Amino acid sequence: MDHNRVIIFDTTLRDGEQSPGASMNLEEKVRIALVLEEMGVDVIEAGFPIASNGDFEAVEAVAKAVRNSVICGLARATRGDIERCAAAIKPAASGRIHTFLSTSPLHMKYKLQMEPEKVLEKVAESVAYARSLTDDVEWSAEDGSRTEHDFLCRCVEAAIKSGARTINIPDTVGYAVPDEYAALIEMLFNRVPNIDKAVISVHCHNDLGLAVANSLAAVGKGARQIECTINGLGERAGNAAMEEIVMALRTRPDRMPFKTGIKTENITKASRLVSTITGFVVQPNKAIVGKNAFAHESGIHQDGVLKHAQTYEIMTPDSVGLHRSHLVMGKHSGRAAFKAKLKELGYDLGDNAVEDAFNRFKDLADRKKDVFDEDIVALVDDAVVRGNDRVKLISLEVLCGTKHQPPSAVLELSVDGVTREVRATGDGPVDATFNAIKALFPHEAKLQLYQVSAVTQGTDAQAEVTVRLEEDGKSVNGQGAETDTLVASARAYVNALNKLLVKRQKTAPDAAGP
Ligand SMILES: CC(=O)SCCNC(=O)CCNC(=O)[C@H](O)C(C)(C)COP(=O)(O)OP(=O)(O)OC[C@H]1O[C@@H](n2cnc3c(N)ncnc32)[C@H](O)[C@@H]1OP(=O)(O)O
Ligand SMILES: CC(C)C(=O)C(=O)O
Ligand SMILES: [Mg+2]
Repeated sequence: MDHNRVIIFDTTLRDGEQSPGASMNLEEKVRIALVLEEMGVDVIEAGFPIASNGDFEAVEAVAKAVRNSVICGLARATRGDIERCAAAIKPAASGRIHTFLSTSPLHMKYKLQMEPEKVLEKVAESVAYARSLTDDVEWSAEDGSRTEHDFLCRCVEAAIKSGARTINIPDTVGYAVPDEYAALIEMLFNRVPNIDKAVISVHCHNDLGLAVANSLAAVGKGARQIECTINGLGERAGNAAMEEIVMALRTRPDRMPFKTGIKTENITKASRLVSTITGFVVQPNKAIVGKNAFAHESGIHQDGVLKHAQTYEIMTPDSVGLHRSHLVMGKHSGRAAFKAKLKELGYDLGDNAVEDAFNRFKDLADRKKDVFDEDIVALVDDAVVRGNDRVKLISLEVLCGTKHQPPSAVLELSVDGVTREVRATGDGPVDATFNAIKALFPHEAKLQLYQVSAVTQGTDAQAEVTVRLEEDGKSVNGQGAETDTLVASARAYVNALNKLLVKRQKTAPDAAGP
């Protein structure tokens, strides 16, 4: 491989999913994995197979669906974890076992309660066992950035000797700063005798906002794999954001002459999909994928951009797949323009789905003056997340305001094809709506999050609602988008309920009823 090629290892489906509340179901993981494959991600870490049957099945399903990226699963340094991981990645065209063990004094003493020599022994043993099950093995020194150098060198040497092809040095708690982290990588290249037999990887967390800077600094010293996530999703403050790493490398080859295989034009689509599925809204000023990343509001900037875009734009919106479209959509648009628009936005839908989306688009255009690209994305994503739902929203009427106290909702739901109606009251219109859903479909799940954001500007903008429900320690996110915030709220709640039913079906097949 080209010496300057950097391997992109995406862990949105594993470390990204460790963000509290970002759990994804099997279908959602497969959808994201296919988009990652399409964008040219080299390695997709699809999950932690020992964690649950659901995680095992999701890794296995991703391994079956994806052909052009390596599919990786995580495993602790135990035979059980490694065997489960090997079984989950078995259907992959190329599979990888990623096994890890903490090496810092703090983690070894308090978390693992193991002496360093025992840890070293386990590193060699676990990597060798993983290698007996597959050729492609990655070993991570958890909390590597806080590990004593001599000990880290011994562990890395032992892991390579036992057959690891990739050695990852995580900054697990986001403690490192760029020059220190770069020096750590350089130190390993200088001191570990067999280092040339492995690819050195970095995995940085963003607790101090330095994950991307640390990753790039390490690449400057010889690391050739970066572990990252879409939108920087991940444990606590998240992981290094893939879109920032890839665009930094693409935009500044003069300072960082390294290449990735990422088709950057797919970045916006991947970011929106991950945001829709997890319910984690991207902050407007987020680099590369925030709503404002390419927006110019102030007069002097607008003047400059109109005269010559590069005055204030260091990347083109097109380069990240953000198109300034020539197709303006409205109530007079027909199917041909709509299909062309869907294609432009990166959707490849079957005829029935296109017809369904077109009808919803026409409905929306009747209610909303300007239909923006973001509206169409929200509308299509909204239809896709509904899939084969058992519970469907048929109608909703809400009475609220100063003259209608307490607010009340009349709601019609279809459950397994049977439609029923109920009236319920609540502290507010949303509460009344959710109470009506609970009356028709009784359940114990607790509402953990209710979040509304506007898809575009204006009072006629579509509301995008996320509802998170929790039951028996498991949480699911539901989404809904509509110009009517209450209808969007009901759709989001019903969507979350449907996901909960799928989850229940998997854990206790006989108990999936209301
Ligand atoms: C830095 C990271 O991101 S690491 C990945 C973190 N991700 C996750 O933890 C998500 C999935 N995790 C899970 O579902 C569960 O924690 C499981 C299934 C892995 C384990 O569950 P449990 O058996 O109940 O163990 P629990 O979570 O309470 O504790 C973890 C155990 O693993 C041990 N452990 C932690 N890391 C490792 C490792 N790399 N190798 C071997 N053992 C390890 C801990 O010392 C602890 O052991 P102990 O129970 O003997 O004290
Ligand atoms: C499991 C490892 C790679 C990890 O996620 C970390 O150390 O942050
Ligand atoms: Mg991590």
